[in-house]
Amino acid sequence: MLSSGEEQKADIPVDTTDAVNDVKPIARAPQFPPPPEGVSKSAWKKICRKKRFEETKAEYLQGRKVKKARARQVRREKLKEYTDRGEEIPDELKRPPKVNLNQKDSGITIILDCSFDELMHEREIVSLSTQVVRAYSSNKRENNYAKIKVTSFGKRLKQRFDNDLSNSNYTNWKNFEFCADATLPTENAVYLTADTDEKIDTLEPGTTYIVGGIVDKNRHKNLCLNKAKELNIPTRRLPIGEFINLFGRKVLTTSHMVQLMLRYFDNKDWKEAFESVLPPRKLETDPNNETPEEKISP
Ligand SMILES: C[S@@+](CC[C@H](N)C(=O)[O-])C[C@H]1O[C@@H](n2cnc3c(N)ncnc32)[C@H](O)[C@@H]1O
Repeated sequence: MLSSGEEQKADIPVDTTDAVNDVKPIARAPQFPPPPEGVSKSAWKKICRKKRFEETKAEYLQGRKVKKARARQVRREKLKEYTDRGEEIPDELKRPPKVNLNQKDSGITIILDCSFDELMHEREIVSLSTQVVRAYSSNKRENNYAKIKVTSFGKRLKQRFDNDLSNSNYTNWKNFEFCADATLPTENAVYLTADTDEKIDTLEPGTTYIVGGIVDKNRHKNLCLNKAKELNIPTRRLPIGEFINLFGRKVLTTSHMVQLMLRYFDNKDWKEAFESVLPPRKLETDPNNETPEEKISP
């Protein structure tokens, strides 16, 4: 099982805006010096980034710790205000139980394709590991669970789990399998990607949904689309624009993808799933209460 620290990390985030406003942002890093002779630009960038990460790691971790402590404090204070007034705690402040004993099997399998290790910066590997922990946490908490498999599990992601997250006991997680094998199924499988025009309408039990296990700030557009095409795996995007308006790009994180798919099985309702899983700052509220499709139709 996860340690209480890791469980905390996997918790559904509360609105911490007020709490973090006064945390000093880390200054923008200066440009890298020119590469020494014989070292390619990209290899040099990698070396510099790694060095910079090591140099700022302690500061970054400390900043994160402070932010989290403040967020916890703000939440405690908000809860206290409600209890002091004798009012019921609103849903958005409640944390769902860590384990849902009434779960049903959704019947789907989710693969997190983690074969993109070398395309990520050190911090992105850390972020991906946190997302894997979140995916596990969602899979324990949601009303419906899936069989989740992390493929191509190796290199820095595995090191991160073996070294920094060793107390998560990840090898024993229920309904969660880690394997070094890179093979992806081609039968009854769909590779989900924001880069295709074809949308997915329903999630079907018996199908394997593949999600890219990568944090790339969209540096590698079409990465998963091209991989799926090469492997002859059909691709689909989530029907985001059909149900909600999103601020910014329609590319979601790996952990949100998992949570959305599980939440979809509550009522097989995408709109409800999007609205309940995606952070409010991503959702554009529509004053006319029309769906985006109604808005653009003549
Ligand atoms: C942070 S994104 C990675 C983006 C990456 N550049 C790519 O080529 O997919 C993580 C993964 O979530 C899934 N994903 C994100 N947004 C999606 C969307 N709107 N529809 C379907 N899948 C999506 C994809 O599987 C994607 O690989």
